[in-house]
Amino acid sequence: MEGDEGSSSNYSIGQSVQERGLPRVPECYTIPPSHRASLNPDVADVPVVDLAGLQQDPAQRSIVIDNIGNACRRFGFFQITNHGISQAVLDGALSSAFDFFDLPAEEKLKYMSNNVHKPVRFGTSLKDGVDKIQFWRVFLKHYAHPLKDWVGLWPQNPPNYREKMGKYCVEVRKLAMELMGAITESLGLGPKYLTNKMEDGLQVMAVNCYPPCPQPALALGLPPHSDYSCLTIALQSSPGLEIMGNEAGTWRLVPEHQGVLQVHVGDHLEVLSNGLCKSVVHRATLNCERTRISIVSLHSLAMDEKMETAKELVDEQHPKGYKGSSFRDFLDFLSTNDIAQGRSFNKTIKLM
Ligand SMILES: O=C(O)CCC(=O)C(=O)O
Ligand SMILES: [Fe+2]
Repeated sequence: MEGDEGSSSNYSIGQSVQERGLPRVPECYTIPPSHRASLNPDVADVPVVDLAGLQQDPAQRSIVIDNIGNACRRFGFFQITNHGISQAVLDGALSSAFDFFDLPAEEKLKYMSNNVHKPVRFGTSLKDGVDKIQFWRVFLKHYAHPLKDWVGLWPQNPPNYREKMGKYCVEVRKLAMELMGAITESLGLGPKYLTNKMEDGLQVMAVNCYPPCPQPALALGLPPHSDYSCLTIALQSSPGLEIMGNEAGTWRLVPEHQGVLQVHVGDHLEVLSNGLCKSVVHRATLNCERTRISIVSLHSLAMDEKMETAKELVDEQHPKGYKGSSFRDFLDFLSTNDIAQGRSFNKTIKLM
C-alpha cells in the first residue's frame, strides 16, 4: 500500500510459520474486535468490465467507457477481463515474487529500509517480536517507470526477477494509461486530459506477501486505507482483498476470477473528479493455510506535480472540494504519520 507502518522485525522472514514456532498471540496485542476480519466474509458484488470493446467500434467503446465510469462512481473499484496481459506474463510476475520472498532472510534484508523516499525497499509489518502481530505482511516496493531508470536497482535475486517483473510492469502501465483515458473520457474531460502528465508520472510497485497466519481472525495483512495514486491495478495469487461497501464498516471479499485484474480508484482520481469518483477503502485479510501475494501497481503524476481538481468539474453547485497535492507531499506526510493508527492523508486534502 502507499502508506505503511514501520518495517522492523525479529523474524527470519521467509521461514514457514511452523519453523518460526510462533506462539499464540496475547489478546492485548491483536487488533480490536471491531476491526477484525470475518473468516466467512460476504462476497462483494463488484462489476467485471470486459475491456475487449475498448478496441472496437465507437458504439462498443462508449458502452465500455460508461461501464468504467459507473464503476468508478459507484464503487471506486472494478475488475477487468480481456485486459491484454497474457496469463504467462501474470504468472511470471507472481512466480518471481514468490521466489523473492522465499530467499534467505539475509538476501532480502539487503533492501530493508524505513525510509519511505527510497526507490527500492523491503519491509515488514510483523512488528517488533512475536507479540505485536496486528499486521502480518512483508513487502518489496520499487519504482518502475521509466523501467530503464529503476530496473538496475531492483533485486538481482532471484535471477529472473528483473525480467519477469519488468515485463509485467511495462504492460500494466500501458493498461493504466488506457484506463485513465477511458476514465477522463467518462468524466467528460476527453481521453487525453491527463496523458502528458501521466507520461512523466510515477509507477510504484508494492509487492506484498502475506505468510500463513496462525490466527487470521486476530490480525490483518494491511489496515483499511485508500491508495494515494490516481489508479491502482492489482494482481493477486489468491483471494484476501476486501473492500468497504457503501455503508461504512461493511466489508466484502473481492471474488477470485482467473486472469482478472483489480482496478482501484485512488485518492488523486477523487481529487481530479471533484469527488465524482470515490477512492475505495480496502484492506488485506489473512488465512492460516497458504501464502498470499499481491502485486500492486500504483500510477500517479510525477513526484512534484500537484494533482488539482479539474476546473471543468467545478461550479457554483459543485465547489472545489480538495486542495492540490503531489506524491512527495504524501510521502512527507507518511514519514511522520502512522497510517496503521488511522491517520489518513486523504482527510488532510479535503476542503469540506
Ligand atoms: O494485498 C492486497 O490485495 C491489497 C494491497 C494493497 O492494498 C496495497 O498494497 O495498497
Ligand atoms: Fe491499497
